[in-house]
Amino acid sequence: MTNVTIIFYSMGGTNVQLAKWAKEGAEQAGANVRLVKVEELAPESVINSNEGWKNTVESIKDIPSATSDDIEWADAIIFSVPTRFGTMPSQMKQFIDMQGGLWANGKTVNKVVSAMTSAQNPHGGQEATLLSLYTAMMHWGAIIATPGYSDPVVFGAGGNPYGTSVSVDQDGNMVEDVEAAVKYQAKRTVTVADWVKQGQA
Ligand SMILES: Cc1cc2nc3c(=O)[nH]c(=O)nc-3n(C[C@H](O)[C@H](O)[C@H](O)COP(=O)(O)O)c2cc1C
Repeated sequence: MTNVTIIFYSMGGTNVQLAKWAKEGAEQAGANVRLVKVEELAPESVINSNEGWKNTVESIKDIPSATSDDIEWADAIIFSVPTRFGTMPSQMKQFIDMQGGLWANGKTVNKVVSAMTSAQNPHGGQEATLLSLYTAMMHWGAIIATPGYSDPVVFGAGGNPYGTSVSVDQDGNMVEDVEAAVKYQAKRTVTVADWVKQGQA
């Protein structure tokens, strides 16, 4: 079976939901899935100053924190992060930066990777955020599997070929209906990872 790690960061819950949909999609495609979060770096006082952020932390307390083993174990990795000024959040960057040991031992090479994101605005930096993740992945020697326009479901979710993205309203609710696109992206990632595994075998 193909091993998939779904790794997310979220303060408001949007990327928790995207990650959970991706888990469903990957499992439907027959993968073994680990759903993990990256560690919070913001001070507790900041998190506690916002009810929504506090609720998110509480709601994901039982989801394990990502470790290097989750990367080494995976044939495919799906990332989900909010846009932070047009780039990935420092929490995810910190996790990626902690994988230097794996990278130095060639353990990040040939991982099939794909990414999703959310932002407040429909043009708030989604593509740039995904590119920031994919730039790091090129250094890992990973194989980037984007949805492109490989299925009509992508158009229905706003048409982002870099990876599924969604905007959120003032209350933090998703504006576009992206569930089917997320599940499609996860299935496609598993399919590409299957091909790579079979090719290597
Ligand atoms: C520090 C910070 C920077 C942000 N930068 C942007 C931005 O550049 N563009 C944008 O549209 N939204 C921006 N947002 C809004 C978040 O991207 C949005 O709330 C997020 O996608 C929600 O994801 P989450 O619920 O998983 O935390 C920013 C939010 C924060 C806290």
